[in-house]
Amino acid sequence: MNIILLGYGKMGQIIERYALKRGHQIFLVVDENNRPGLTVDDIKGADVAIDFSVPSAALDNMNLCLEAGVPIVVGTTGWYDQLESVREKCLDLGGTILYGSNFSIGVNVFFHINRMLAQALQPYKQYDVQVEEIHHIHKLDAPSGTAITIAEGILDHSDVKTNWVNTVVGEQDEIIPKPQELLIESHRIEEVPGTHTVLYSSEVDQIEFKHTAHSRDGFALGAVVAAEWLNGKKGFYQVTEIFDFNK
Ligand SMILES: NC(=O)C1=CN([C@@H]2O[C@H](COP(=O)(O)OP(=O)(O)OC[C@H]3O[C@@H](n4cnc5c(N)ncnc54)[C@H](OP(=O)(O)O)[C@@H]3O)[C@@H](O)[C@H]2O)C=CC1
Ligand SMILES: O=C(O)C1=N[C@H](C(=O)O)C[C@H](O)C1
Repeated sequence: MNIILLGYGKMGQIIERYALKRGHQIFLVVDENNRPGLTVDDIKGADVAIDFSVPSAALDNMNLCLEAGVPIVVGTTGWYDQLESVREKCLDLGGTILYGSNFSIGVNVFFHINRMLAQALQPYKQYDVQVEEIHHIHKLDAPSGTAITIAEGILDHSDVKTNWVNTVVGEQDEIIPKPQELLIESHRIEEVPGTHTVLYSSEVDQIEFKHTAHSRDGFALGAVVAAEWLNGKKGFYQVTEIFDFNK
């Protein structure tokens, strides 16, 4: 496939490596410098775009791809408050978007088991639940998109928690969540690629469920595999739809 890389930072560069390794070509690389003035004509003819840019750019990038009729895989996080309007626009225009807060196989298995765990513990109100995420200090958004997906999986199976709240440790006053609020605690530490933990605590014990990324390679390979999966499809998809264990 001919691939456009929207964003050529930490992720874009690793995605390029995996794309070439899997026999694809890079059609165009776009970063902050050459994004202004980029037109539909510049991107027409590519088979797919892969966006790992910045939250403030993701919406414009998706709109440009929809206009050009280029399918787009969106790994960028921090724009999910606009999800419904993006979905509507994509379906109205007959375009193709696949998005995901995390493209690694490990985290997608984690998402699946997180939902099972929440369902299993739903009757046992003695357990309070909390989500923790640790990322590098360059990350622009908090909480992480992955932590939001985890929180949504828990909220879907809780009679107690109604919404999530976020605190970035060290950056603001500590939040004491209300009983109905699911706390997502964010930590920003040096060069950590991404660690997510779900904690269920009762007076007598604690259950910890944790995923640690050792590098960004799993995210990058997953993004290329998602682009391959999207080839020839129309519609609005989530990365979770790629995995058989979710069917
Ligand atoms: N879904 C997943 O599995 C994962 C998602 N992510 C998400 O991906 C995103 C990128 O992460 P990461 O690579 O670490 O970030 P980086 O900051 O390393 O890279 C961001 C890139 O985006 C470029 N950029 C800035 N503005 C624009 C624009 N308007 N159009 C296109 N590109 C632009 C930057 O250009 P310049 O360098 O010129 O400023 C840079 O090349 C984040 O939102 C992160 O949360 C990260 C890992 C996994
Ligand atoms: O910004 C990052 O680095 C990451 N972002 C994604 C997120 O917000 O969940 C995925 C991964 O954890 C790395």
